[in-house]
Amino acid sequence: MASSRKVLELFYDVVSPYSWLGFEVLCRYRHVWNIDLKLRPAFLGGVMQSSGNKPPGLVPNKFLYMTKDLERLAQYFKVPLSSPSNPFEAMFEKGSLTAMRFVTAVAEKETGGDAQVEKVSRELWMRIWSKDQDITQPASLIEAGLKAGLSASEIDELLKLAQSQPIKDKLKANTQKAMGYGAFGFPLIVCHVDGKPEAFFGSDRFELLAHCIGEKWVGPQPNKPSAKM
Ligand SMILES: N[C@@H](CCC(=O)N[C@@H](CS)C(=O)NCC(=O)O)C(=O)O
Repeated sequence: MASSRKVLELFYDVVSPYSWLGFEVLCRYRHVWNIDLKLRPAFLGGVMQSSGNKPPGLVPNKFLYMTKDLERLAQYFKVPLSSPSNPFEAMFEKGSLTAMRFVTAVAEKETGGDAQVEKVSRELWMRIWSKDQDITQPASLIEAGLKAGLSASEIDELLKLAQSQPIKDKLKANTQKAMGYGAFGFPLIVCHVDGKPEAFFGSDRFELLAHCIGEKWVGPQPNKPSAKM
């Protein structure tokens, strides 16, 4: 019954590989758990700045650990994650502001669900965190949009919309919303339980999250529970 569904908000940025893992898991579980998943594209750079946090990859040993961690997680989660050849350039020099404005524009245009936001986000992650491809240039966004099934004219309109003030403001508002839930990094998953928000940081809290919403965690591939480790 729609009314008994628990609302889960996923705040994410495609610059964040851990967000990709959380995103794929929740997209799989949205058909398994009694949840209403809301995708909330936001800007990790803004969260870092507002919270006074620093990207963990800036500590050399953490960076080495995360590179190894992500390799193992890619296997476990069955997500084709592979670090870009120059992660510093991809994450900190080029960043994701343009890409996240584009995703925000897709979200604003889409009515009756978020299938397009899901597909476009995935295609952008495929570019930056799987194929070592750019996500900052218009041509890159066009390619991602086409792969996600949008038409050339829709993409053209979205690219223009992405540069508009209302879309810039909307991305800021989503980022501020995450800050309101205490964000210091992504992914941030906010579960609304009995009218109260419960915020979880990371893609490694699903067992606890499931417990909090009264659902069962059966591993990262709920339709193939035998594949869990
Ligand atoms: N342990 C978390 C790590 C998530 C994580 O490191 N997220 C990065 C972005 S990719 C972040 O925002 N980190 C902030 C922090 O660690 O303080 C997981 O497994 O998902």
